[in-house]
Amino acid sequence: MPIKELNNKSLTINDVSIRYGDNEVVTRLNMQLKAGEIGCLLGASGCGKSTLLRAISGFGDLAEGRILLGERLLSERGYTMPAEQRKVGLVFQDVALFPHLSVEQNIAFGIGALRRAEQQSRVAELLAAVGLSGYEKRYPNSLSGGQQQRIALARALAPRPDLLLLDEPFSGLDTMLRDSLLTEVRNILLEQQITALFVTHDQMEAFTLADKVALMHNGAIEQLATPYDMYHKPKTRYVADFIGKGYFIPAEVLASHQINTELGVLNTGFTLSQPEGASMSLLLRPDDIVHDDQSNYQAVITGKQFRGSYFQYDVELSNGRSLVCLASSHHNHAIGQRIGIKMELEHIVLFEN
Ligand SMILES: Nc1ncnc2c1ncn2[C@@H]1O[C@H](COP(=O)(O)OP(=O)(O)OP(=O)(O)O)[C@@H](O)[C@H]1O
Repeated sequence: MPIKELNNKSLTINDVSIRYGDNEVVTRLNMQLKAGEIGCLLGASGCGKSTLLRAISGFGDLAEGRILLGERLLSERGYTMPAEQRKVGLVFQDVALFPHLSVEQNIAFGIGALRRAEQQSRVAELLAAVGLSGYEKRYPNSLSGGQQQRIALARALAPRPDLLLLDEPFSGLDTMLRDSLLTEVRNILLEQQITALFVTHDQMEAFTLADKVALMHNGAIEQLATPYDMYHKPKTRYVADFIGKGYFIPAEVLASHQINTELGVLNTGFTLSQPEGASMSLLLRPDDIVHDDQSNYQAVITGKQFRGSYFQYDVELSNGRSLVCLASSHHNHAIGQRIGIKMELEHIVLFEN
């Protein structure tokens, strides 16, 4: 059977709470992944990501709620389907390929019930999918870290799981390798059309891999969104602070669609529910402030970083506020120089004070 016929199922996490003794570390958490979707649990250390992933894989009981894979009930209070019956594949941070088994034997490990010829053809298909055809007879210690991870992925995919879970799978790899592997793994998962859920505390990893990111905070999901929306449309201050670089400046409501800031008046493009005169905070990302010689707003350069195609300038307004501003690398200014700056916002994100 071709690999394309792998099963994939939706994952439903419904009002799930998980406790260690009296300590509740996941609280009434809801999340859904559609069949074939790649999700990511992102969050600070200790927020409950691994605990939730373990519960989905069958290593941990629920205090409340339910976990379903398609229509199949995996867990609810008082019932935890054994891990080996779940049809859930696992890839962990510490690869843990069997060192005494060849690549072929490692990948075939979970499909021992199939006939030999079927096993061989599955191994060959999966090796092709992860770009390592011809590596059948190699042993793990003769492979690079990235190659080992790809074999671990092939091994997890071999039994055609309904869901693949990956716990910080790339954190042991160096940055260059990780970046190229991330895109590769995403493409493999999309090609296999498998539903997958990652755990990471690395935002770039989450953004590169996932269709949907769940930012966890204190055992609950603070926001579940596409990477783009998570960055540009954070729903809470916590999300705005956690994701990407950003800072807040004061904003005063002038009218239902208008705010006043230290860098001029902005039309919001949406209706504000706050009354005229209300004080709010406006989220600015580094790319929201740009260099413009014609601008009435002047700032002094206090620091600069060359980034190849652009400069990132640290600037200070006359009221002492520090901002970050981007300029094309043709605009090479010295520290201490005054430059014109202006806001160029695609998305206006405001929070009440
Ligand atoms: N076996 C356990 N017994 C008791 N408490 C635990 C156990 N495992 C985790 N915890 C606690 O549960 C909370 C959530 O831990 P968890 O490992 O799920 O967080 P995480 O978000 O995966 O963190 P990290 O990114 O550091 O791995 C933490 O406060 C942790 O101390």
